[in-house]
Amino acid sequence: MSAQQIPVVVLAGFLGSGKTTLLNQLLRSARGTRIGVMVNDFGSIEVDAMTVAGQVGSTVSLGNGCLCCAVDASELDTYLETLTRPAARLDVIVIEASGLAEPQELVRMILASDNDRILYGGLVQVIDAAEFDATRERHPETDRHLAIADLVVVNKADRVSAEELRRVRGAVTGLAGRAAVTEAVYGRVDPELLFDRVVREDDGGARQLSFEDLDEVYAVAEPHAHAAYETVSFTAPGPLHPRRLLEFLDSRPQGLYRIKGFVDFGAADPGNRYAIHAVGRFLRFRPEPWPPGADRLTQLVLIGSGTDGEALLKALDGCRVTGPADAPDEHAMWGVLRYAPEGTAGEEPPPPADAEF
Ligand SMILES: Nc1nc2c(ncn2[C@@H]2O[C@H](COP(=O)(O)OP(=O)(O)OP(=O)(O)O)[C@@H](O)[C@H]2O)c(=O)[nH]1
Repeated sequence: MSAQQIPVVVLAGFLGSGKTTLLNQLLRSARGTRIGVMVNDFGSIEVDAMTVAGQVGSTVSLGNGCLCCAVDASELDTYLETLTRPAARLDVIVIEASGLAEPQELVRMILASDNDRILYGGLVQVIDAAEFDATRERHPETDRHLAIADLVVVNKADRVSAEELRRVRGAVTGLAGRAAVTEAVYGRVDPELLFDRVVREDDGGARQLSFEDLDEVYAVAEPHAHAAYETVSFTAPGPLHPRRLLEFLDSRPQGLYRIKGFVDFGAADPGNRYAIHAVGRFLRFRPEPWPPGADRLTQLVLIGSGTDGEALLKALDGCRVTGPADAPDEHAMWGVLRYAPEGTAGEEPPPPADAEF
């Protein structure tokens, strides 16, 4: 094999398990290693791309929808072609699969690629330790995904007790077969685990997934996971009222599994936009300075099952600040700051009532 071949690592995991967090962590900690990133997002706003932007030299977004459906092999090759140009001088390429993508389909595409500058670098499966049982129950295909992984990251170790972590890790290890299993908090894993292919001591060397592995797994494939999910995107040119947004979030329907994006709270905090992440009952805001020249927009992606998209958009529309008389006062941010562990400058917010950190 040519020394120039660039490993292509697939980063998969269910919605909200922590793929983007791990990727950002990787980009921050991989000093000297040039990482090319492909992100795709299950929604029309590329929130993940926005999150990653600025931290990596070559970010190529695959655009709308789930990668394994939206991109066929020839398109994937086009993107890989761009990233593997010698001028890019990349050492590794990481593809973050959509939380609802079938990872084996993506792996199959990489293995089938006729780009001779790449080498399949392994499948990393991220698991949310606190949601493991619930995810398996809702999505039995999780077991298949673990079975073809090269490395499983049991993430969010901080959200479960030591005993529960041992139990989940044991269950994952049983399902993951020969894959390496590691634990992580906020995706902090040794980048070496991803950049070098995982070599297991017990099988005499590195394992590369073959088409036979994939066919075996695919023969029992259930209907595509994202068939049951709907996505709606909300964009507002003006600020949202923090109290009304909190009311919306507090009463969000159970089927609304994931919310992510950025919120503009206008005069309530003119210097910052607020990244929002909700997974199931979990909610978190992270204030960050507006990038210079950025449009003051609120952009959200909502992913749910059995939810009424129109009603959600209408409810969010009702959160918009209607005019100067409706402008939020400084205390209006307290509710939001309860879910922002690091808080912002200013008054200390009340302690979290039910935040799960
Ligand atoms: N408590 C805790 N929260 C975490 C950890 N890792 C990630 N999170 C949070 O979990 C939420 C989802 O993380 P993401 O990295 O966006 O997850 P993702 O898998 O990329 O999500 P999708 O893009 O929807 O597939 C965010 O609020 C993260 O801050 C962790 O180890 N512990």
